Amino acid sequence: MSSKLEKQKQLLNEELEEILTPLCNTTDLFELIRNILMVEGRDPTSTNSQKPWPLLPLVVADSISGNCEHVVPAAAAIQLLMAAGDVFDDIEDSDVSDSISSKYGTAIAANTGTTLLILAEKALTRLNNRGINNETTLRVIEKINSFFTNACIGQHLDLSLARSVLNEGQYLDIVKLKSASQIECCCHAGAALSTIDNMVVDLFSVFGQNLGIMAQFSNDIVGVITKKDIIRRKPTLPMFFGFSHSDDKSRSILEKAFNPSCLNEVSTDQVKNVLFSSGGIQYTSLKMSFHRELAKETHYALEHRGISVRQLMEFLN
Ligand SMILES: CC(C)=CCC/C(C)=C/CC/C(C)=C/COP(=O)(O)OP(=O)(O)O
Repeated sequence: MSSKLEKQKQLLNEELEEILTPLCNTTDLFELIRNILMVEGRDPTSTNSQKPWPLLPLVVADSISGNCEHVVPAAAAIQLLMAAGDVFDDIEDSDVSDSISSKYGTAIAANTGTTLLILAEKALTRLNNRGINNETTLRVIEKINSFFTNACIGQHLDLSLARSVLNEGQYLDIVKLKSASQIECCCHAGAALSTIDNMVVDLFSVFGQNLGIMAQFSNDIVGVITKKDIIRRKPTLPMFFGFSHSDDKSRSILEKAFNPSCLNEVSTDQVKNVLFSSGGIQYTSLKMSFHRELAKETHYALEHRGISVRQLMEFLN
């Protein structure tokens, strides 16, 4: 991790520590929430393949204005909202054995998720301490809430349509709403708090959306390789491609794999083989590259406007 990213990480962690202060002498809720904030993709210190998404608002702000301290409360709020989304997702999907709901039950998990939401709202009011005027603060709060409303709509579609026969286009719409909107939110907030140039804000939003789609497709590939999504019967892009590009025998394997009434009729290895041999994995990887190129295009446009995007490139690898 570069020294700049280290400093940004430290700023964000200090902000979160302050936001969590009201909980520290009360109950074990403090430790619970601290641990949630440290999981993959939420922990800005993470060095594994998951990107440190909560640092994105700081990186974006720094690339625009050479400073990032003014966006730290927004980054903290988004990190808390994303963590809340994960806690609720684990309750709703009930498919993760080490989730808060599996370990402590639905009641504790629901209260933990609610606490994260309230702390996120509190974090946003701290923007005023960083010299952000009321008008900008309100505008950014409204945008952040809109992105997360989209995440809720995407989650609803995902939950209600999971067992229907979707096509690739519908799946992409859900991905944009449920997952990409959150990464887009990180980029949008970082930019909207750092410039009044709407074109720059829009370019960063487009960058964030493509980054978010890439992240979901990468997750889809990992879900097949590790067989996690096959075991959970979770329809993802490799599966949609496999369905429409397989012979009858392979398609029948996929149909059985995603049909709960055909439990154990096909093995996870059979399904994984079909998803590879149909080209589903290569296709998903190509789609990732396509969205990486779209993200890069916004970079060129931003550089053209004198904004250095060097640090952001790390998020594309
Ligand atoms: C409170 C709040 C901010 C709510 C937003 C709505 C919500 C619960 C969104 C879910 C977010 C998300 C990307 C979950 C993981 O998806 P997945 O189940 O496809 O991935 P997984 O493999 O990580 O479970």
